[in-house]
Amino acid sequence: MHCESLQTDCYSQMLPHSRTRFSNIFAQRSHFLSSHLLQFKLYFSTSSSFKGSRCIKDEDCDDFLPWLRRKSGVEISSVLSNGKSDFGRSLYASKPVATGDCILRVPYNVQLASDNLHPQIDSLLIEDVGHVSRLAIVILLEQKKGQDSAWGPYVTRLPQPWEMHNTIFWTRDELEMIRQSPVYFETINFQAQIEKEFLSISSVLNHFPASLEDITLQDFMHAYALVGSRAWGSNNGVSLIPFADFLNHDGEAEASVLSNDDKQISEVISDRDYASGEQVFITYGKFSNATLLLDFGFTLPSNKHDQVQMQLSIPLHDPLHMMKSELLKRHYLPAGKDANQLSSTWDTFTIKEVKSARGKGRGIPQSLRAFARVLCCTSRQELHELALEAAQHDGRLARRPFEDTNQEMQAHKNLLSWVTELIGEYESSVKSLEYQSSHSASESFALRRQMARDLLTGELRVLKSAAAWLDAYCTRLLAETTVDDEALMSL
Ligand SMILES: C[S@@+](CC[C@H](N)C(=O)[O-])C[C@H]1O[C@@H](n2cnc3c(N)ncnc32)[C@H](O)[C@@H]1O
Repeated sequence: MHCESLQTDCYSQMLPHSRTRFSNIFAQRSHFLSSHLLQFKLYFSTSSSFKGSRCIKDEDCDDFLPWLRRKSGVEISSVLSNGKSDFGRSLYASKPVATGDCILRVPYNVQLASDNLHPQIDSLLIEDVGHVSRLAIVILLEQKKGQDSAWGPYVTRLPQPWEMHNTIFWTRDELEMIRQSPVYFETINFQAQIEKEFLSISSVLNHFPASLEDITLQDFMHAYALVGSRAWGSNNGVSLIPFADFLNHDGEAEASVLSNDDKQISEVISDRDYASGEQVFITYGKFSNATLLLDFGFTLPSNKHDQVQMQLSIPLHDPLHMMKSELLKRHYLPAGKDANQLSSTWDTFTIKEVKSARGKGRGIPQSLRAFARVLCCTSRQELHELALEAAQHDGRLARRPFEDTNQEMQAHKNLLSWVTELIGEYESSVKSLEYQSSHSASESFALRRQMARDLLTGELRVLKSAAAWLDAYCTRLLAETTVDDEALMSL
């Protein structure tokens, strides 16, 4: 199958959209630019780690593609087949694929969206019940219908609860392994969010005793996680795209799926050649292991999108505590959104990996350095001057280095010591994972422990890169002061 060239008016990504209202660290992440041409951006793998990855034929799914073809009335794919791999169900190239080939095409009429919800149920749900919950109810209803479901071949192929490793399914002991990471509290908040959504829908479900009455919180949580780990955003909310949602993720991938509102189809275009038998991957977005673990239940061994959330506070014994916190709050600007949509508050900062200790330090947010500068002030006068400087420039506080090099160095040394302290905590958490007995561990526990290790070591790597940059910055400042002192002495 060949695609005509498609414009790229707008795009989105796999939709980890669920943790929103109750989340204090992550915020809503999916959004669409309005356009007649809706483009979902999915990427094909080019990374060496995934290249050549093979999967075996999934005999359980032999009837899946013919069923979807009959249901849609069109060819879905002539080059991909259902397979099984270490990552669960997968798709592989059943024939050689060339760059630019359109390898699958799924019409909207065979996609499951929240507007597939029975109008009677839909009308009873309060507005607060979001698209994810509505689509979760659609899945539950279809699963309840069993043989009578028009979506049976699809809903019965979705992963079972015990095959899913999103942290909301982890036991208390398992969660303890990641207590050091913000993912720990995020998981607890997320569980509370789902429970709250379940409470608000269960009174409605009780109106339909024949089909929905006995749905438990666990059932709902499972369906909710299914939507969260395999739906894409659309103009209509969220949609499950059967067949396309058997594609697994590779963070290095670079190709896209376009969904065309005019033609009412979603399609996937290969950006590389595939040999017959190779597993085809896409990327769900530029997600950190924190996001992958929470929303998708897996991690990547080395994830370049990892980041760390750092929360700082002004010491209560600081005589300027009130003035500093008021100043910081007043000048706080929310951070721009990224794929992980970590929301920052005035005292919360997201650090990304700093590529070069000698470079510009991209990855250490300016707002964090500003916080350190404010904390370093020792008089009201200094704080007034910072506020004045902000008013005279772009309104942002303490974004310029202090004129006094020693003060600038002190601010960054403080920052370095906080990061170093955090590194110590992460290192002991990683070490304690080694003491978790592997002999008696179930397969699932061993897998989750590996995911905990990927998460913590990724965040640790980011912190170490930040420490190296801060250290190099302080050394540079020290060299400057030494040169200045020597120049003074020679006068
Ligand atoms: C959209 S589905 C892909 C199809 C899925 N493997 C299945 O069995 O239906 C997303 C899920 O696939 C799994 N997955 C995708 N990419 C993965 C990867 N690189 N490593 C491990 N698991 C992966 C995760 O369980 C994730 O929640």
